[in-house]
Amino acid sequence: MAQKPPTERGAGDAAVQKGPRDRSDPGHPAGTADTGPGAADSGPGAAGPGPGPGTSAAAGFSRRRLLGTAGATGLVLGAAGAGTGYAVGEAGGSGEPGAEGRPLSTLGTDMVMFHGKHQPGITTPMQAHGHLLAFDLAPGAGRKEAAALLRRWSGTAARLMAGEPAATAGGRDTDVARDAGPSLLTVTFGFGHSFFARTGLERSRPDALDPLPGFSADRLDKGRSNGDLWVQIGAQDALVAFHALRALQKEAAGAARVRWQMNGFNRSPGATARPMTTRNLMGQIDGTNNPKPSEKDFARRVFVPEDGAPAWMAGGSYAVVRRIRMLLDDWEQLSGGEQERVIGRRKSDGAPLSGGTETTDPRLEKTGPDGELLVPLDAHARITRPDQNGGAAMLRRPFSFHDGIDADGEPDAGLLFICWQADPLRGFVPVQRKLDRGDALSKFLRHEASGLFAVPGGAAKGEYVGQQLLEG
Ligand SMILES: C=CC1=C(C)c2cc3[nH]c(cc4nc(cc5[nH]c(cc1n2)c(C)c5CCC(=O)O)C(CCC(=O)O)=C4C)c(C)c3C=C
Ligand SMILES: [Fe+2]
Repeated sequence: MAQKPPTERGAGDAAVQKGPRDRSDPGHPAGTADTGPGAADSGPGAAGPGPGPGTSAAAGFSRRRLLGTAGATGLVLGAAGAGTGYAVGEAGGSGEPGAEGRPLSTLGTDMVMFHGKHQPGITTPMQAHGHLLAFDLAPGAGRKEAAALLRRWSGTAARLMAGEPAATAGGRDTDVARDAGPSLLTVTFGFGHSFFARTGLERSRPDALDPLPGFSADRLDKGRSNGDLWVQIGAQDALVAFHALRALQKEAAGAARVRWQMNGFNRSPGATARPMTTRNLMGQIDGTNNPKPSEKDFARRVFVPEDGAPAWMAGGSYAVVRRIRMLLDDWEQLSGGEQERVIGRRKSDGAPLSGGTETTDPRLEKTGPDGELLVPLDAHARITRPDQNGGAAMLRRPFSFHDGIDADGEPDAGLLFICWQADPLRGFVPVQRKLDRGDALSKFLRHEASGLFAVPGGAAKGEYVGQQLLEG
């Protein structure tokens, strides 16, 4: 069996563990794994060929090997077993001879379970492709229609994440993801503030969904902000991500309409020679000091506890979504040293300016020969630290975006900043307030859209996301 190369480091992801373990045991059905907030990880490759073209998903993915450690959202699996493999034959452009039957790449076989204690797409390693969509319920649609929609969506998400076709009653799969494996597809569902009035569920609305305060960096477009329902799709393959998007969008027909859509990306797995934290479009290593699932307060920071309120949010999390435009033409005018002082970390390797390596804790009080602080007082990485914000912390799991050139000829590019926390008032809000008061990075950013969504815990097998809210 081919050795699986190590993965990129993702949000909440430490490193890939490559000790394959057989998971074909029917005593461990998908969806019942409650593995705690361990690192969910997968790699750009997998241990064997996935299902070949036309191979039924049921056959192709019936024998699996666990490639990563168990994740909070379920297990990241790589398929191993039958099938002719996909993308077989001559290797195109890689310079490597493609042996008949040997997959060029095996990242397609990586899979996350839909069912579990938490929804997928929170601690799952960051994927290369993402779509964010907000929907508003259609005129006349209420709680009953919303419940039916969430049931349909959950069923489809579970099938697609397992590498199965989207075919629903009377519907036909589009074939867009045909030939591909699940490719670490995740689908995550959330509820916005407005959902509760639309469905007569005001009394179940969490206080944590109260609208975010305004910030001085805000230039918010209301049409691209908030929404009744939120869907996050991530996958290592663009076609797999699009396929899921289309299927879910079509299933919403009659019940909900797209309010806004944003598309993002991250580095492709395997692009770097060794596992690395990803970079953003400013060229910085971004994600270093994310809370790690191995840390004892990780679950407390990211997830609503089992006895938390409201009860339907147990095991859930709150997602703050911000479309943050980067003023790249201005940023790129700065020298390398100036850029580094804005963040307080080196661009080359992400190490703090006080020395060490990427993972060295910054020495905030350390000064240089000129007596100046090495990590400036307004450096982004200093200001955002939990110990500078009364312990406020969040799990950042963003996608970059690039939507072309705007009317001024400037790149419409930046970060789809997504952060996860048990309570936005102890995560995003205090940190953004602090950034507002004097962050060196802020003058290169513009917050153009904003959303806050309650993301319930994962659905048990046979249930759908949000069932406790909608039927409780
Ligand atoms: C309100 C929360 C935050 C916003 C908005 C935000 C925007 C933003 N950040 C970067 C780049 C980096 N951020 C880094 C660290 C960092 N940022 C936040 C919060 C927000 N960032 C936190 C909580 C942290 C971690 C602080 C810590 O615990 O030490 C870094 C340094 C490397 C890292 O730790 O990830 C970079 C780089 C951009 C480009 C951006 C908006 C576009
Ligand atoms: Fe940041």
